[in-house]
Amino acid sequence: MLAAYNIGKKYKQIWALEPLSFRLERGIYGLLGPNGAGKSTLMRLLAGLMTPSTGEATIQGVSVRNGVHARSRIGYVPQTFQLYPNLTARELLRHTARLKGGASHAEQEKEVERLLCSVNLEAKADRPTRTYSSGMVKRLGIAQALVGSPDVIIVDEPTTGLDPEERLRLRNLLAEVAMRSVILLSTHILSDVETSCKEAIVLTNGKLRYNGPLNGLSRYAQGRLWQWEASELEWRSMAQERLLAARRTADGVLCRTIADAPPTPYAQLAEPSMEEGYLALITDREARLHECAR
Ligand SMILES: Nc1ncnc2c1ncn2[C@@H]1O[C@H](COP(=O)(O)OP(=O)(O)OP(=O)(O)O)[C@@H](O)[C@H]1O
Repeated sequence: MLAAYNIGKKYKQIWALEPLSFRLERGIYGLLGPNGAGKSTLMRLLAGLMTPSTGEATIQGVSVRNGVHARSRIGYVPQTFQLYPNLTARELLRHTARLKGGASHAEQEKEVERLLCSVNLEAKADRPTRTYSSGMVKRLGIAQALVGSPDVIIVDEPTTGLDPEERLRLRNLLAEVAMRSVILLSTHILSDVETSCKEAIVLTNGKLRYNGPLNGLSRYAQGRLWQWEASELEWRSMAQERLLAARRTADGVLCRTIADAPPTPYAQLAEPSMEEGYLALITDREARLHECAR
């Protein structure tokens, strides 16, 4: 449904995103990577908001750069969503529905009311958006992206600014939308990916490092994830930044780290989590580059 063919972007002579290809069918996908990995660049390319230096992206075979036709099939929520401060949420959604077109006035009105309700903004729908909290702005951005039931929805940092109840509401809403659309969520919060996505795309340094099932990530730390119980004194003398986890126990501190050899004589290999696999992948060196699951 959403396909990238050798798509890439460079500024001057430097690749912000090296050419990459993939194909995504209906469902929710996590887009992961450290700062500067190329996530925003990829999202903007897929949303048709940026001209690629090479390759192209298509939705149902139509280029995302192909004007109104392709753009009405994409909903994009950037990290910071710009609003017209004097418009209300209802007015903004009506305006978006009119721009996207393709439905009668009555259908547009019905959709606006349904979306306001879905993101829990109906009670504040007639207040100017300048009076909204950051979480409300985020929810309005998501509602706006869903207008017209696009085939592809791309959301940058979906849960930033949302309280736990609103996170849950959003998760349920996206799960429902994913029955008919491709949803790409870029986030640094791995638990969001774990709870919502079945697959992940990982970028580092502008390169595609992984594209596959979430549970496939743990293998990057397999055989290299060590766990041991340190005394509090030992723990204090360790290089803390190398520890993935440290949890206090009755006798000391339970430590976990990734290393090719045991960090202490009494460390034992442990079963890595998805998050530990992800950390192993993004901190690995060139040897593991391009090791994609598909
Ligand atoms: N306009 C630009 N000119 C030059 N380089 C750019 C430009 N925009 C982005 N880059 C570079 O492209 C690379 C990828 O940036 P991008 O914003 O896509 O990363 P990101 O993964 O979204 O990062 P973050 O998690 O911090 O938002 C970075 O090295 C960045 O410095």
